[in-house]
Amino acid sequence: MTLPSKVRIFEVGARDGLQNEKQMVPADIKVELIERLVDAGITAIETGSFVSPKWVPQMADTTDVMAKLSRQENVTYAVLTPNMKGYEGAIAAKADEIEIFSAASEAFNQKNINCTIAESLERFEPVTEAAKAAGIPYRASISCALGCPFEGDVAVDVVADVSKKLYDMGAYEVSIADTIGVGTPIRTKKVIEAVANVIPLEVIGVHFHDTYGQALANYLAALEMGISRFDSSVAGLGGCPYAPGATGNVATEDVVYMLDGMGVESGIDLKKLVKTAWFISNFLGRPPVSSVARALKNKLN
Ligand SMILES: CC(C)(COP(=O)([O-])OP(=O)([O-])OC[C@H]1O[C@@H](n2cnc3c(N)ncnc32)[C@H](O)[C@@H]1OP(=O)([O-])[O-])[C@@H](O)C(=O)NCCC(=O)NCCSC(=O)C[C@@](C)(O)CC(=O)[O-]
Repeated sequence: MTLPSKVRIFEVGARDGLQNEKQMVPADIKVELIERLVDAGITAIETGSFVSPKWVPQMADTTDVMAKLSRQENVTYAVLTPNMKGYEGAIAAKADEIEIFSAASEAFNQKNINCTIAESLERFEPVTEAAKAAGIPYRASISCALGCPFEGDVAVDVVADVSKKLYDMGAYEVSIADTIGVGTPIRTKKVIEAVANVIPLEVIGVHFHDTYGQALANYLAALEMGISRFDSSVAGLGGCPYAPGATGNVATEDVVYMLDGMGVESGIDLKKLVKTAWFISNFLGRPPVSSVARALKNKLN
């Protein structure tokens, strides 16, 4: 088996990670979190989202966060945008990249962005046209690709169909999201196989929540298939406010530890990353869910 020699980690802690936190996290803490992550070697990072502040109040300060960041040249600062209004916010904040998102479940899409899958794709047409004209790269995410909190099992054909449509709209990456962390390795491989039948394997990314403790095993399954685009969240923060019961994303430090052990390059300094996991966890007043962050806590100097 030949594994990819390198993986691109797309860090989602400051967006997916914090969007579900009940206590408001001040912009300065978000900025420090992002800057520490960049210092640890993260080169692609979601800094927030331009969504309705009524739907996700925690992300209402994304403009402020973007303005306060000391940006590094080699780093992509990305934001999530659900529609043209979000796109305009992203452009005003000088985001390097945007993310459009739909789902493989009608029920979830309604709860999350208040429209059908087809309507969401229509909404993204002007967004992608404007991004193309402005030279802003965009990636796409498909929620509930391995299961839905409302509909249960999701057919792999639906995931493949939505993936193809998003890819045809010009997304440079299509990220398969296990929003509620129900996937297992064989199922993960089946979904990736179905998607890889309709779009190139190189553009497929994975975004797995760890609700059932399967995320790392599923990343390994994806890696074994040649996938080299991983989303993860420092300290295992995260969860979607519109996916009941879902817990955080797989912790970036757990992924990096696994990759280091397998000789797969991520470019990330594990010790700095673990210090960052403790920084945000201390602010939130609870330990990181990451086993690696807890194991290394007293071995950081
Ligand atoms: C999409 C909408 C806005 C539709 O919401 P809607 O109510 O249907 O929108 P609308 O167009 O009818 O507008 C209603 C109000 O929202 C405002 N509005 C409209 N758009 C925006 C915007 N972009 N930014 C700020 N405000 C906005 C608009 O101006 C108006 O304001 P009002 O006149 O009432 O004062 C809403 O459903 C929404 O914001 N949903 C976001 C939900 C969200 O952020 N979910 C979490 C992120 S997705 C996720 O976590 C999954 C992922 C990607 O990580 C992968 C995975 O794990 O599955």
